Amino acid sequence: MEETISFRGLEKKFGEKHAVKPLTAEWRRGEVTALLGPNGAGKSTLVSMLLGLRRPTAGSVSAFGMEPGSRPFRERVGALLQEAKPADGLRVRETLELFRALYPRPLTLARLLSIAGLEREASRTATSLSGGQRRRLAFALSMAGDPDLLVLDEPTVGMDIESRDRFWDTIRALSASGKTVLLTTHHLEEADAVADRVVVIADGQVLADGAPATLKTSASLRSVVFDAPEGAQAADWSSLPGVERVERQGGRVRLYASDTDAVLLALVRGGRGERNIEVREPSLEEAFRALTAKGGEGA
Ligand SMILES: Nc1ncnc2c1ncn2[C@@H]1O[C@H](COP(=O)(O)OP(=O)(O)OP(=O)(O)O)[C@@H](O)[C@H]1O
Repeated sequence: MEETISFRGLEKKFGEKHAVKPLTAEWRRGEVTALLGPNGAGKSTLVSMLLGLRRPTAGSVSAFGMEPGSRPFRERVGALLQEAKPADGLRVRETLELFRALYPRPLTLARLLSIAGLEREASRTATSLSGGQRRRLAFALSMAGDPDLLVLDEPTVGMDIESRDRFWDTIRALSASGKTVLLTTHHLEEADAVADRVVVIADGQVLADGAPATLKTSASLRSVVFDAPEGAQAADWSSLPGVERVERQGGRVRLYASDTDAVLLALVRGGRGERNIEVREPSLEEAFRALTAKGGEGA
């Protein structure tokens, strides 16, 4: 498969501050990657180096074998940055046409209006749009040249649920047609549902890089949840095989364990009368919390 992005020892310092610590990684065609991390982790700095907007302190970036910033690079890469603002005075249609004119094989105006979900707003001035509508317009602008690689910094900020659903549907369709997408987001559930690959970064350092399912099970524990029988105490479960943590909320108890099958068996054999037993996979949010808490300890 064709390699799209390649980072080699990529690093960025602002004075003494290491915004991105040396990073080597590659991305293949069609991958959707969510870059996750707390505020100030280094996500935007990484994205801006990928786009050629910031120069690395050391190391290199290439996309499709080209250095960022050149014209052929820009023809294949679409970008949406956090601070994207519409041009004053232009209508939605004119703004899209202006961007279309920059590319040799742009998407049609109708397609871009549909991506933005702004068909009915085509004649409005872009500055009169709501915050979420502006974000949708900015996303459509990043798609104007029908890019092979899309780099999106917090694309869903300000979007309502319906707009976010539409956005993620578009991302799924793009990936299915072989486009590569790298995006940052704070919506972990959505990232989990759509991304093939999740990269967790904190304090400029990559803490985890892999498929969401792998990351979840390696960073956090499965749990067994049930309704506690009358009069039972946390100590009744903390000594069960493999139980690492017991949490109780009202009548509901949650046991975290590496081997949830063994816990289930022990519950059934124990005969204490636990009801409505469920086994839960860790969520991406739990994995993210576990990873970034560990990263914080190490820092
Ligand atoms: N121009 C700059 N000068 C000095 N420090 C900077 C500059 N830009 C970013 N930084 C610092 O580099 C670190 C990484 O910032 P960055 O904006 O990349 O984080 P982020 O992960 O995108 O955060 P957020 O989720 O808040 O957008 C932060 O400590 C930030 O203060």
